[in-house]
Amino acid sequence: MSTLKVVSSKLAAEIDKELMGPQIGFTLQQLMELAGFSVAQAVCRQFPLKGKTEAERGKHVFVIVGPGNNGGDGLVCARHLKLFGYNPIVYYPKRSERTEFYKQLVHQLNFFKVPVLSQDEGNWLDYLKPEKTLCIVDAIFGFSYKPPMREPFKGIVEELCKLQDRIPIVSVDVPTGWDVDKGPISQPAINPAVLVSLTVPKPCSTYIREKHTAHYVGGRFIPRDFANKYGFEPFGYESTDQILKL
Ligand SMILES: NC(=O)C1=CN([C@@H]2O[C@H](COP(=O)(O)OP(=O)(O)OC[C@H]3O[C@@H](n4cnc5c(N)ncnc54)[C@H](O)[C@@H]3O)[C@@H](O)[C@H]2O)[C@@H](O)CC1
Ligand SMILES: [K+]
Repeated sequence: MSTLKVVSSKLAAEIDKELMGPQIGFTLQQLMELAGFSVAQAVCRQFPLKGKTEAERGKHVFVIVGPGNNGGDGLVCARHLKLFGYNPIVYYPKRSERTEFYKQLVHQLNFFKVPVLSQDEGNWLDYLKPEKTLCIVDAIFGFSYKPPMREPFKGIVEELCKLQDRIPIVSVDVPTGWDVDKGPISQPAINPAVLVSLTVPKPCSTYIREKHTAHYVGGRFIPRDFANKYGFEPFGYESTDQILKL
């Protein structure tokens, strides 16, 4: 286990609650925008387009979006990736009716001409071919996931596990299906090529294989005293970067 400072799923939820509580007053939309923006930046850092052939540049970034806020990060990430010159496609099998906000994020993707596939789009796996796909962004579940996984996500994750040796997976905050605190306790498990921890890494991040998984932290939105209150130091982001490679 590494010495990386981590916070439990319970504390992560408390941090979120306080940031969006009456004293501090961030809105979910604000934090999600910064979270999704940092994931897009991590994709750019890890898979730069500069110097790549036209065929490479045209590959899809396949963003799989879950029903909660982790999925919201994925919707935002896809929009920024398009602005950064990538070719994102979103797969959104179970759309959240919880807030109007998620619908607005989908409208924004339509505005940017980013395709958004639904569950009845039986051909989602057709987009996942090493020759056509740069990477997969796993924005299915984050720190509120409680096993066992229900359909349709169980089947989706099983397919991702079969593909992950050929197409790199970028997991947002928590590799989907991992226990937030105990790591990959059920099989098959996603083994991400990139993990982007948001605000502060969760305990499961200590179970990544360091040689295999590039680990970034993103979600640069808290001051030092707030971080210290929750027992960690702020991360040493450089300049205007929204991510830091750990
Ligand atoms: N402060 C932060 O770090 C921020 C975190 N955000 C993101 O928010 C995430 C947490 O969001 P949420 O609390 O909405 O939770 P998640 O997005 O982790 O998951 C909740 C959703 O998953 C479903 N679900 C849970 N267990 C399931 C199972 N076994 N099978 C099927 N469905 C299941 C729930 O019904 C719910 O719809 C973080 O991981 C992060 O990605 C950002 O959006 C905002 C800022
Ligand atoms: K995830």
